[in-house]
Amino acid sequence: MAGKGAEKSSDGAGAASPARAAAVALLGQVLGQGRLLSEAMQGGPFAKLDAAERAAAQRLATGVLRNLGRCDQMLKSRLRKAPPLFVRNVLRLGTFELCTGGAAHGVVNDCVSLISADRKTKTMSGLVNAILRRLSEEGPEQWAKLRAPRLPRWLREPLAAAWGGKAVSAMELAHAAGAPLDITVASDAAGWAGKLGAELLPTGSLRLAEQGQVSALPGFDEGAWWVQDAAAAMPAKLLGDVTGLSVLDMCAAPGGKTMQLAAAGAKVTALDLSEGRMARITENLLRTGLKAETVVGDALEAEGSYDAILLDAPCSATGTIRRHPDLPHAKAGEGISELIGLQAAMIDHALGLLKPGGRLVFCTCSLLPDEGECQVDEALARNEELTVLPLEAGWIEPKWRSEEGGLRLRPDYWPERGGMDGFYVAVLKKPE
Ligand SMILES: C[S@@+](CC[C@H](N)C(=O)[O-])C[C@H]1O[C@@H](n2cnc3c(N)ncnc32)[C@H](O)[C@@H]1O
Repeated sequence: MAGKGAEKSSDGAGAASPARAAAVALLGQVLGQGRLLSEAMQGGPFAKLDAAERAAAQRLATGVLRNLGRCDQMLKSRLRKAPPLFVRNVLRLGTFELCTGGAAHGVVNDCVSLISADRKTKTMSGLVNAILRRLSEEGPEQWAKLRAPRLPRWLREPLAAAWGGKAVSAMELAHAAGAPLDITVASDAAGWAGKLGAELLPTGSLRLAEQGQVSALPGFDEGAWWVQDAAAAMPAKLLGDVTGLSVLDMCAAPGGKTMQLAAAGAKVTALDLSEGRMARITENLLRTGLKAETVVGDALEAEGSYDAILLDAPCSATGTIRRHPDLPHAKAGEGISELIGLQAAMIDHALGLLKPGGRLVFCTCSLLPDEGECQVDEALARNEELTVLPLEAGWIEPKWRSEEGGLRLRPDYWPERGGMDGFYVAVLKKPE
């Protein structure tokens, strides 16, 4: 389903469903202008849709991006030369839908309408119609035999150098499978697992079998839980007992870790540079009834003295591709070296704000060692008396442990359970 059905336009040709038209516009922005889906969804035809159409457009655009390699492979042998980006995106959308159970009539008509509505592409409507009609018959069987889409070279190469080609292929399988819905509960994880029919993971997160409308699930309105990937929930747990401690959550928005720390009894200061994202923390705290002081500001200018600090530093976010398949296609690694410099500066500033003997959790949702293991190695080299605290949580699996004492979490771990986000975590101890 792609939102409302097709309507007739004034010239008598069918008008494509608003959701499909918006999905193609989103693809154009990600693949043509290098914008992230989250940015593209702020404006354009997408912003004018109603909630159901927006959900449909987002599902379609995300589906195409998650399967971009498969769509292009299906189309390669059917096109003599590459058509303009708009036509390619309409074909990709049609291919994705036809090969994953979309109703042929509606999909083909809508795609042809999109091409016919544009003066510059009108002449290609016959070609698009012919390709998609053929695909509606032979596509699904061929699609099922295709390998998981490969990551673009800018990311595949450094990941293969770090973790090996076999591991990267396994990550690509995990990216193609998408992510389950994980939640963190403020308390009584076992009770909520029963009420929600969820799996209680060894780390204490809950994993839901069905992905529906999150806000309609029991416990959402009363703020008993919040959405948080199981890997993203590990750093705050690794800070250990924080009851009564002053804890600075240094890059806090939208607040998943702030809420964990507050629920664990810490006196939390949640700091973030972005006023817009900070509003989400305030909203989340209101819903869950948890308490934290919120401060909008630059982490590098933060002042004060804390028992513990959680630094979830801005990073390439390459560990979240399962949920954000636009990321490797919108960007080609731009800005990562600046982020690496910022992460190191943030670690050093955080150490200055820690009381003697205090603990710093450093984490990033990145798969790149430069934003994880190397940061810790370099911080240890810059600060002679700094140590990495041994991690003792019973749920840590041996293969997650990295040489310098941190945890390397990857999307291909827990394949039988549905994977996890890529993350890096280490707990550093400032000398007494
Ligand atoms: C990985 S996200 C944090 C996710 C958050 N810890 C959570 O669990 O919900 C990184 C955050 O760093 C913030 N940020 C980026 N540069 C910053 C800076 N110089 N000072 C403070 N926050 C910054 C961004 O606005 C973003 O919200």
